[in-house]
Amino acid sequence: MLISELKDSDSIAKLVELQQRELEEKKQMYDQNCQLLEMTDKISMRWDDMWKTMKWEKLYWDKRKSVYQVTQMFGGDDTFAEMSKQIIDTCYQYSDITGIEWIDFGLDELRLESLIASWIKNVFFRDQSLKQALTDAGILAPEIDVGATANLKIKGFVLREQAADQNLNDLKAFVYQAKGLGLNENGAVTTVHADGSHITLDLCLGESFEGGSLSFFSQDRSEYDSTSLPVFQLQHQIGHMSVFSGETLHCVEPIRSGVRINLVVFVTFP
Ligand SMILES: O=C(O)CCC(=O)C(=O)O
Ligand SMILES: [Fe+2]
Repeated sequence: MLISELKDSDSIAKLVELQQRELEEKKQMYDQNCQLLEMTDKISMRWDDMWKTMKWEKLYWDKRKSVYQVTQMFGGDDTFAEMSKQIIDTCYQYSDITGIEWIDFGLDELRLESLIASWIKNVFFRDQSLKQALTDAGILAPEIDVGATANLKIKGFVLREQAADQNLNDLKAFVYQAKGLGLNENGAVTTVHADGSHITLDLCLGESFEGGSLSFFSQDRSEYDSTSLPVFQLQHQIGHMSVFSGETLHCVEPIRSGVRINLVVFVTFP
């Protein structure tokens, strides 16, 4: 049936229902096809390697507004390439099957939530001293019980940003939207915001791009105004992860060329 043939709101409602049902069926097809179990097994065997090689670099520290960068997370071997490829392939596969343009897919709809959660628990919050260091560094608020990792909650998405000339006006796929998060007309997160998580991990997976650096601000939300300047800008590199407290104001500068794919995870303790 063509939209032009629809005469009343009943027919429109029916069409919408049909489209939704079709999308649900496609999502079920994705669930049946997805190779995530295999991937989970493969990657889980590398937790030890990853844990040993992570390097932390302090970029900015101001009470609760701290920013770290983690480099060499994956030991310089093929683990990162393999992990990022699996995540990127998963997103393209989800997009192919459902017909939804990939701008940002939620980890929940991709069925990636438990893999990423176990990665965070097994690599990131594995050691009590690291958790304490995160508290001392101001990334985690002192009242947070860092021992409670069994119940930590994660939300997140895999974000695919392109340069403005590639027509990404339509945000069809935005599933998870952090409070106060701003998206410009190109689908880029450019408005200054704080994530409201306890800690945010932002891992650059690919592909190749210019621009798209992360700008961080030292102000509290109430102190920030349009004249506030960033305390520093981080040019994200593939394979590096920025880690910051959910209190830290930040924004993403527009992508000038290419495609930037990032895994953004908001971690919240109970
Ligand atoms: O694009 C990014 O790297 C970060 C996006 C962001 O700040 C957010 O999703 O909260
Ligand atoms: Fe953010």
